[in-house]
Amino acid sequence: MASKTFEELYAELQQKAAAGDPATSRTAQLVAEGVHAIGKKVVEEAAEVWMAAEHEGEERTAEEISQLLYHLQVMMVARGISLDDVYAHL
Ligand SMILES: N=c1c2ncn([C@@H]3O[C@H](COP(=O)(O)OP(=O)(O)OP(=O)(O)O)[C@@H](O)[C@H]3O)c2ncn1[C@@H]1O[C@H](COP(=O)(O)O)[C@@H](O)[C@H]1O
Repeated sequence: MASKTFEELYAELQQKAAAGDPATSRTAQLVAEGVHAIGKKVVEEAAEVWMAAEHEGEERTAEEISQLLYHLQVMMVARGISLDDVYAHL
């Protein structure tokens, strides 16, 4: 069902951040732009999750949540924060 797990996405994003081409990789582009630009996307996607949850269906809400999780992972990679660093707080 899932096309990839949270862990698999993180591994892919680490690769893209280290060796991806900003011309073809959204992740490489965002990491090159830096934490400020990534932070704006995190906030934008969080707002879209909120709006979808209040006004749209489950599928749209799930899609927005996936985009928020993607941008949170990009922030983690940009700041050198591992999955274990985050899991330690769960
Ligand atoms: N899961 C995602 C993913 N989710 C969201 N996004 C990006 O986030 C955007 C959604 O944000 P918006 O709705 O704001 O779209 P937008 O208006 O075009 O965004 P802006 O350019 O205006 O900031 C999408 O257009 C994608 O660029 C993602 N980009 C990549 N991935 C996955 O990350 C992996 C690496 O991707 P690349 O780095 O692009 O190779 C692949 O497995 C991809 O499937």
